[in-house]
Order: sequence, then structure tokens, then C-alpha cells
Amino acid sequence: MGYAQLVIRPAGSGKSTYCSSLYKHCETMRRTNHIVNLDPAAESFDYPVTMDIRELISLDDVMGELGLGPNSGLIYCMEHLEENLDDWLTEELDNYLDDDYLVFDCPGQMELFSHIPVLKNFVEHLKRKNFNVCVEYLLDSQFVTDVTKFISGCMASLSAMVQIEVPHVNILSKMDLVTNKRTIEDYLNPEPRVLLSQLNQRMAPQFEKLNKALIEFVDQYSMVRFVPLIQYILSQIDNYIQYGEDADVKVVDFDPEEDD
Ligand SMILES: Nc1nc2c(ncn2[C@@H]2O[C@H](COP(=O)(O)OP(=O)(O)OP(=O)(O)O)[C@@H](O)[C@H]2O)c(=O)[nH]1
Ligand SMILES: [Mg+2]
Repeated sequence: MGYAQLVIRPAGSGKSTYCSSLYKHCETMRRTNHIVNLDPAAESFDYPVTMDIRELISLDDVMGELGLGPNSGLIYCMEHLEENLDDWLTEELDNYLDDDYLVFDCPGQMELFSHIPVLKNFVEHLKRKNFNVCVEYLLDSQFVTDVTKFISGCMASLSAMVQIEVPHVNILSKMDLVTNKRTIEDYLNPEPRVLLSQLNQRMAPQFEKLNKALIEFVDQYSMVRFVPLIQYILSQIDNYIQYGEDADVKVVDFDPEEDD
């Protein structure tokens, strides 16, 4: 059994920073994980890259050789990855043993989570290869400063959740940039009634029925749960993918004598 986190969503929301922090945190805890770059446009990394989509295909090559723009080029690269699940990805995964923990740093384009099935098929492939998979959906904390942004963030997250169909954790990034901590509290554990009233105040009266339906929908799917702390996130994800339930989970070998 292997374990995998798929770190997704908006461009610039802090996915690579999260991967790097997670790597350093696990290193401190003497627990091993491997970070995989799935972004064909990525250029530099703040963590050791264990597997890299750019060895299969890079955005620069696709744009140069096929004359595609950055977004269609990225879709082309990801579709190429999808075509190579059975060879490139399978060969790469063969380098990992039972109990290995992989963290996939993904590109942010919405298309990959709305209607293009690449990541869904990618996850299905990981599952066939005996990986337990969890999605981490990162949202910038500015999404919890305003009710309309909050609802749009919830809907986008929900669309990824129903498309990929694995355990899904919403993470609020860039918490240090929040100036009004009180508003954040309101959104971390929100009352549907309060959200509805805020939404109604922001929108013209003809949207009241739609607002009510949206809030009920979001509430029904328990989407209104975001977690802001890394330690809590890690234990929640471990629980979803049953990491640590077997005795032989991987930790870095160390000599306690050397540890001071
Ligand atoms: N203040 C603050 N900045 C952050 C935080 N996390 C990320 N950033 C900054 O936000 C920018 C984008 O972060 P990345 O980690 O590259 O975001 P990403 O989601 O990987 O971006 P793409 O791969 O381009 O989609 C960088 O300048 C980071 O330094 C945070 O917690 N606080
Ligand atoms: Mg990134």
C-alpha cells in the first residue's frame, strides 16, 4: 500500500509552498515523504523533486514546437501525461515501495478539475497501483474575507471534489495575510443562516432564491469546512488514507545517540 496527496487549485494559492513546508515538517519529524512535480511549467523548487513531469514533457518544448499558448500548452502536456499513465507513470511508481508517501504538486488550471478528466484518470491510476489518495484543495485566505468570494471558492472546490471522488481536505493558505481574524472565524465554522443574510445584502433582490439554493447546496455537501493549520491537516489526511495504521511505516533511520 502506498499513500498519496494531490495538492491542487488556484494558480498562486501556495501549493508549492505547502509542499515545501510539508516536506520540511516531515523531515523534522523524521518521517519520509517524496514530492512529485506535476506542473510542466514549473521552473524552480524549494524541495527535492523526486519525480518530475518535465522529464516526460515540458511546457516550453510544447509551446516552442507546437506553437501553442501557455494554457492550451499546459492542457496538451497533461493530456500527454494521461496517455502515458501505463508506461511513464507506472515505471516511475515502480521506484517506490510499500508504505511510501508521495505528494503531488499540481498545476492550477481550473479546466483540469472541471471538465478535463486528466486528474481523475491520474487518481484512478494511482488507486489501481494500490495508493490511498487524498486531495488537498488550497484556497488563498482572501477567499474568506468576503461572502461572494467564499461561495465561489466553495463551488470550485465542490466541482473538483465531485470530479475526482477521493477524500478531500480544504486548506486555507496565506493565513498570515489576514488582517481581520474575526471574519476568518466566521467562515471557518459558518452558520448557513448568517451566510445567506450576508449574500442577500450583497446581491440584488431577484437573486434571493438563487442565494438560498446555493447556501443550502454548499451546506448539504459540508463544503464549508476549511482547515488552517498544517499539523492538523496532516493528521486529518493520514486518517483518511490510513497512513500509520501498519507498523512498518517509513521513518528516516537515525541513531538516537546522535540526536541532542
Ligand atoms: N504571505 C504568504 N505568502 C505565501 C504563502 N504561501 C505562498 N505564498 C506566496 O505566494 C506565491 C505563490 O506561492 P506558490 O507556492 O508558488 O503557489 P502555487 O500554488 O504553487 O503557484 P502555481 O504553481 O504557479 O499555481 C509565492 O510568492 C509565495 O511565496 C503564505 O502562507 N503566506
Ligand atoms: Mg507551484
